[in-house]
Amino acid sequence: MIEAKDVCLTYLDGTRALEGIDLKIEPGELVYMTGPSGSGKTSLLKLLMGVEYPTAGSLQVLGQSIERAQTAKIRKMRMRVGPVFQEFKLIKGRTAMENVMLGMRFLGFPIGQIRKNASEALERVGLEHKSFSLVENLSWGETQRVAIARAVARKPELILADEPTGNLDTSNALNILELLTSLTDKKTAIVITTHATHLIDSSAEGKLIQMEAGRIRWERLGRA
Ligand SMILES: Nc1ncnc2c1ncn2[C@@H]1O[C@H](COP(=O)(O)OP(=O)(O)OP(=O)(O)O)[C@@H](O)[C@H]1O
Repeated sequence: MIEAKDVCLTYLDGTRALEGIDLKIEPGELVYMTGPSGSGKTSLLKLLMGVEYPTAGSLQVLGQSIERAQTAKIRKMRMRVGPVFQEFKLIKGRTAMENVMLGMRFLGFPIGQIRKNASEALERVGLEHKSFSLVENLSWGETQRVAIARAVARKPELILADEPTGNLDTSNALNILELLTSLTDKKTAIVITTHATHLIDSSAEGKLIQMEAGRIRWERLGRA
């Protein structure tokens, strides 16, 4: 599902964000990525989303090689990925339903499927009663659930979530992690970045990846 071999990412200004990343993620795997601020977690997610390209090494995501020459194919691959962004990136002045639908519309899903999947997703995160509320009128936790509904509505094979538990207290953060893992089928892989390592111990099976200065420092399975 994901295979990175000796992947590096150097930004245009010369910042070496990632170096020597070797990583394999199988269908259905739950992977938590943690590490200090600036250690490269978001940069790695951006590569997996195909919005940045490795500057060295090779990266395959859902059978697609992530490289600049493959931009058109990478756009298609993104239809199979559900991203949950830091700050959620919801569009103000639009309802929860419109926000969930827009993500799929942008990717070119058929219109009939968009409305059906969007209402299902809002129901699954417990927000059907807020479907027609403007997103700026929702609470923080509700906003977070809209962002998750937007990611799962397309029934992705891979979910990439950047700090979905940021700013939440422990019990709400755990709810979000459980929601994310419960909404997907067994074949969907989930990669979640978080600073909250204490949550991982109390929530997860899955794999934990520790990043440091652009490298994977260690990985371990389960609660070991
Ligand atoms: N577009 C960019 N151009 C140049 N440098 C960047 C860019 N995006 C990130 N960086 C740099 O790359 C390094 C890794 O950043 P990244 O955002 O991946 O870290 P992070 O582990 O996700 O941090 P945080 O936990 O604070 O979100 C940092 O030094 C950062 O300043």
